[in-house]
Amino acid sequence: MAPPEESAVELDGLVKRYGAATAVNGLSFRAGLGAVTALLGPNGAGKTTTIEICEGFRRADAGTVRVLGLDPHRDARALKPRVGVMPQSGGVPGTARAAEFLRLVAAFHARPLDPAALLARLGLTEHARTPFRRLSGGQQQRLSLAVAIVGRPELVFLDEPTTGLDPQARHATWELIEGLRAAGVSVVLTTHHMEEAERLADQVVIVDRGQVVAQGSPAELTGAERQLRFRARPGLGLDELLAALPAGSAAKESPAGHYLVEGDVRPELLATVTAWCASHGVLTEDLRIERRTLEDVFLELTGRELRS
Ligand SMILES: Nc1ncnc2c1ncn2[C@@H]1O[C@H](COP(=O)(O)OP(=O)(O)OP(=O)(O)O)[C@@H](O)[C@H]1O
Repeated sequence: MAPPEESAVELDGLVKRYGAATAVNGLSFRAGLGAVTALLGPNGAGKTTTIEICEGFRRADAGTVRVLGLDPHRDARALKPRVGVMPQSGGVPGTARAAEFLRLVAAFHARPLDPAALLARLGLTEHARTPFRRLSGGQQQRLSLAVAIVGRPELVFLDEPTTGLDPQARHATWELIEGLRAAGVSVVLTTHHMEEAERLADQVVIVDRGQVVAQGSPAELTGAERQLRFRARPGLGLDELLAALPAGSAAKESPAGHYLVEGDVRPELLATVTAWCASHGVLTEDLRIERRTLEDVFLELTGRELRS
């Protein structure tokens, strides 16, 4: 009897080299069943390579991969009807017409979604007869997403599903992914948008230079702490401000004119900062208290910005 499946995907010590370059360097994580797992990292972090290994498109040089408890290479035939794939490059033949191709893919599955309804949901009805290569980049992406999910897979891999989409299409895609999750589908996606990971993911795996630098739910990663941000004229004497703040607080200016105060953000701390500013004739702009973001977490862990 097959062992029970506990994870949608389980990677352990994954390594992939392209010549002398190591794209994936000992990467391990587990994507839960029925959950949305986001691989978040900057360009070149190794996200696509990792997902392509899970999809069975590439072979790892070392490490183990289990997808729905199976081996993506050895068990490729068994996995095919159970797994949907949205590659970064589209994966649809250039001459294929949108609706025709989607119906064709649907016909290979036992219980497909209604292709016309799916096209409508993704705003592609008026392009139903357009060949793939004539669709805009965003339309191609949406069609690829439709192709990935039309067969009602148990697990879908989405490689940068919203990159290049306008805000409306991005929201439609997010809603669709939320719908998949609500239907119990496991989703593994890659993204370099932290808002996307924060909004969609149950579990975020932050990847940098082929390694996992942190993982957890967005709330676990960003913590409960709040921080205070404001803008003011550059070059404020932060040492002096720090001296007025409770022990354990931190204050920095980055970039010039943008200030961040971290610590136990209570009303007293806010009052101290504003009083200090007032006594120095500093008018703060855009003063706000917010939670740390995944962007902050990434910066803290790697010393670099995610957006770069
Ligand atoms: N086929 C290939 N041959 C050689 N090097 C490759 C190949 N594919 C990827 N790489 C390199 O491996 C590293 C990881 O690339 P990968 O595409 O997996 O990263 P990524 O995190 O998905 O980035 P992006 O967000 O830009 O797609 C990069 O340095 C990339 O240049």
